[in-house]
Amino acid sequence: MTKGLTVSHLTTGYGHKNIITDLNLSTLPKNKVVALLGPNGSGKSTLLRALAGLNKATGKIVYDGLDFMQCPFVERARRVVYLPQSLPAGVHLRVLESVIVAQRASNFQATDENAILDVLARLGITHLTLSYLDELSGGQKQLVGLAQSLIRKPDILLLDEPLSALDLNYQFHVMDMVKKETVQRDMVTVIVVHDINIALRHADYIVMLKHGGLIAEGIPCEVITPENLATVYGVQGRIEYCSRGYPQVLVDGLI
Ligand SMILES: Nc1ncnc2c1ncn2[C@@H]1O[C@H](COP(=O)(O)OP(=O)(O)OP(=O)(O)O)[C@@H](O)[C@H]1O
Repeated sequence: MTKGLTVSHLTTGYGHKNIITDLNLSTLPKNKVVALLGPNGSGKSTLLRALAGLNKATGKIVYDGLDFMQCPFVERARRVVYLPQSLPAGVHLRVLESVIVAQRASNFQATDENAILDVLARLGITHLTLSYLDELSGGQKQLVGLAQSLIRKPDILLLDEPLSALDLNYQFHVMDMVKKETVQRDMVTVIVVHDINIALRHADYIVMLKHGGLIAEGIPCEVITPENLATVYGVQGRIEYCSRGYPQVLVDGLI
């Protein structure tokens, strides 16, 4: 039995329009953070939504021998959490209430306030516990969305641009936390990011898409190459190592 999430011959889209056709990925491993990269409109959100069962799809999505295409939606929803790019607007709930709702919705768990306060503390947002969702900044909402996702204790965590509104400190903090949670909970985590250097620094594995097709997958230094940057983003980039030994992408310009 494969240890992780396997995607084969996946076709998905909207209405009659296919965005992704016959996509095959190697097994996305447990305990690892997978960064999903690609230009705007390349199908990253569409892929995450298909993995979560929110878009119609054909093909096979198998997790530890369980075929998601065949299993009841409730079972799949219990195992897979998808955090969209933004939370629904106009929800007048306190942060604590919204995380309680997420916790109770998952597996019909009883409210465990200590676990909720713990996740808020680990995300550094204890001070927002009693704030209203619709009065938060964009970055604060993203952190609450993460709290709602983590409290559900999924097997597969799908995060769609969770860093886009976060400051530098929180970007690092969240990536460190997501990595720790991924290992501790033995999860498969797939995270969409646009910042190549974040992916290079924090991801264990990278999947790179363009026009709904797979360009490359593998460990970061094998996927983030000048050739792939040129193919996927149309930029002239190079990988340099900083004085502390971390690889970084420098972009010299457009091709
Ligand atoms: N609800 C929808 N109905 C029809 N087409 C859609 C819908 N959502 C997305 N698309 C189309 O699917 C394609 C892929 O969009 P998707 O949102 O998956 O891209 P993405 O890689 O996540 O982009 P971004 O980085 O800009 O968020 C785009 O051409 C987009 O126009």
